Amino acid sequence: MESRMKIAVIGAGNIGTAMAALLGGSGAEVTVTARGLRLEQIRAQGVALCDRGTWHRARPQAKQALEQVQDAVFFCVKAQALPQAVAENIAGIGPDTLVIPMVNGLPFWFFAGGAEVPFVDPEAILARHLDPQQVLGAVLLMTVRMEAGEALSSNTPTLSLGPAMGAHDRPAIARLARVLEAGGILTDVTPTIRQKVLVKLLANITTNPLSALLGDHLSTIGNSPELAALACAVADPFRAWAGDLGYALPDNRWLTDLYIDAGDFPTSMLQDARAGRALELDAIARAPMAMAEAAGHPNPALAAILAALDTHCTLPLSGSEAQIARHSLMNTISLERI
Ligand SMILES: NC(=O)C1=CN([C@@H]2O[C@H](COP(=O)(O)OP(=O)(O)OC[C@H]3O[C@@H](n4cnc5c(N)ncnc54)[C@H](OP(=O)(O)O)[C@@H]3O)[C@@H](O)[C@H]2O)C=CC1
Ligand SMILES: CC(C)(CO)C(=O)C(=O)O
Repeated sequence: MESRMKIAVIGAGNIGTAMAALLGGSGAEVTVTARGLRLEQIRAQGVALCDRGTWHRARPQAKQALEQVQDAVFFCVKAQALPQAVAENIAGIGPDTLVIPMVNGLPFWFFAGGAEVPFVDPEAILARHLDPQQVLGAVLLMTVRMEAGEALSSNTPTLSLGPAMGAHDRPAIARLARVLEAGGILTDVTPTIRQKVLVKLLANITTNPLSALLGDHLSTIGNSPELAALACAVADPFRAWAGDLGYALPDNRWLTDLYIDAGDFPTSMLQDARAGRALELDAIARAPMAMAEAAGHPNPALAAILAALDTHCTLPLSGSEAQIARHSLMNTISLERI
């Protein structure tokens, strides 16, 4: 009989809590790592996810850091926390462990064996510790937020997985996909994970920084002609760069429909801005912007949004400050089009 798969989830925020709660029903042996009060809370109460009225509850092992080698480790932290999280949990990563960074943004492994992605692995911790053959890229379509230590989601979790390097149809990857499916996570293993990463990044780069600055939710951005124009002005050079790399990304009509379909949802970056937490700007904005600019596709609209984010201590802006920032951004894109 096959032994139970050992799966770890690093970080018990929105995504980590949702993953751990779902994996509780998968038959795997699940370990979650967390810190401080959150660790105590999980030890006392377990983890819980409410998906449109249906509760998933689990009592995984809870630790501050992994002590035993795992079959698969999901890193559910913000991109800027990934190198440290990998270093702290290196005891859980053996040569055959599948490592799945569940982070938004341009991932460190994107050009595995080729160009280096700037900003995302500044001390080369990921490059030193992880073999690209064991890294699975991941794109998770799920909107999750936390309330009183419990995760709340409003759509069926859908996960695409694909190796950073090497064959996608390996037995260990297929086995992991089966376990995820058993937990209720719709999972596809794809040879085109880079295309999917860039499509997700198109949504994030165009909305996350803008929402963190102005406080707008996704459907508001889609329904406002001005905000949608700003988002599309960010999309255009990013899409042109992706095109140069050989990836065709969906058009602006598709993109604005996506914002509207996502509904009244605050992006994860807006949630961070409201909570006064660090923003995931390096992976989501600065890295792709720098690489696109170096390839001849500067992004003045995104540069203006980032400059505005840098100049304000309290985010998101509100009232007259938000109005002024919005007008100034609109001027940037109309000047650009003259
Ligand atoms: N929320 C969403 O709907 C979506 C989010 N994403 C992406 O998923 C990723 C995770 O996002 P999300 O779950 O929202 O982020 P959160 O900020 O909610 O959760 C991250 C968690 O990781 C913990 N953490 C950080 N470093 C460590 C560490 N070394 N050891 C243990 N725990 C650690 C943090 O703990 P502490 O509080 O102690 O710092 C925090 O609880 C991001 O890249 C995000 O962009 C993707 C799709 C949708
Ligand atoms: C939901 C979505 C796609 C918004 O851009 C997201 O990934 C986020 O909030 O970070």
